[in-house]
Amino acid sequence: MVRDQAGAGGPIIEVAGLVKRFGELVAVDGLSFDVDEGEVFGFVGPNGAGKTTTVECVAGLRAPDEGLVRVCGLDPQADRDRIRHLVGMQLQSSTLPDRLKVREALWLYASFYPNPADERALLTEVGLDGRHDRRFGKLSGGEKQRLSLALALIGNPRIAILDELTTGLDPQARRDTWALIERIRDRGTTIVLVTHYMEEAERLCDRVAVVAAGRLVALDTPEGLIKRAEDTERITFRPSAEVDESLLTALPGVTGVAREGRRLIVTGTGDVAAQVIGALTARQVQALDLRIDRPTLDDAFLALTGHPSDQP
Ligand SMILES: Nc1ncnc2c1ncn2[C@@H]1O[C@H](COP(=O)(O)OP(=O)(O)OP(=O)(O)O)[C@@H](O)[C@H]1O
Repeated sequence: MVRDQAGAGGPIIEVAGLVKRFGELVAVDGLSFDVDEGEVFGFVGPNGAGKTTTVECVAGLRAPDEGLVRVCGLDPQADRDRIRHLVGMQLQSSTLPDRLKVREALWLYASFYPNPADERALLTEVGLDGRHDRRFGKLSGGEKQRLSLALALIGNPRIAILDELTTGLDPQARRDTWALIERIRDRGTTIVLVTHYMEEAERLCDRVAVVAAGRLVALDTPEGLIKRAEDTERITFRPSAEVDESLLTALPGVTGVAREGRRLIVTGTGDVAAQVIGALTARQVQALDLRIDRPTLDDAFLALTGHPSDQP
């Protein structure tokens, strides 16, 4: 079995100046971060921020155009076979043949690895007991996701990369999956988690990288990110008449404006509530159902990226 070549206690993943282009598009624009062994490291960011491309470069599935990527001290491109044994990747969308049975998929994947996990125990762990003989095409969305997690873990990887694992799951299934991720972490597996859900990042991640337009805009603990938003206020209201968002974004202190149905959510620092109400009043617009909230990780995200995060 391959042991890491990085020093004990050193980062298990090192990324420096990573650039990945698709033609003219710069999907990843100079990202640098380290992931320590045993931590749960989150990636959050708006759609198209470059999160998936980044983790694909870490897993060796894409070749970087520039920069350095090291996983357990190895270059994922040059050492693709060894990296495959060290990194388990759960992909956003599964591409298994519909007729393949759950246990056949596990056997197939297990055959790629020198020390695969026990298939039955793994199926029990991911909550697919009793589904051994079910064909992939007959699984529910949640079951497909659990199978993709089992396939990511079948090789007993030291690093599990989970890309939007809980997207589309109902709240109970999401909570069950969180408990499962915590058990995997407790066994010492390093976890890289791409998520759109701030609640998930807050609950699971030791550190979170906030990415926007291919760049790192913040890297901190969830608490640290919330602290950055501490002097941030979130003002939610329903305008009594149509309001041009640019009127609000132009105000001093406003860091983000988002629409949620007929409501507007303005995030900002300082006396931003007074600024917003003043600007509305000057245009004879009332702020109906006005609410001013303390910061959450969602607000930190909005303040850092200018985009609202997805709500489960
Ligand atoms: N194979 C590809 N060919 C061309 N463009 C691509 C390809 N893969 C990704 N992109 C583009 O690169 C950018 C980054 O995509 P990526 O999937 O890494 O973002 P993401 O942060 O994971 O987004 P999401 O949250 O929507 O999954 C996007 O603009 C996307 O359209």
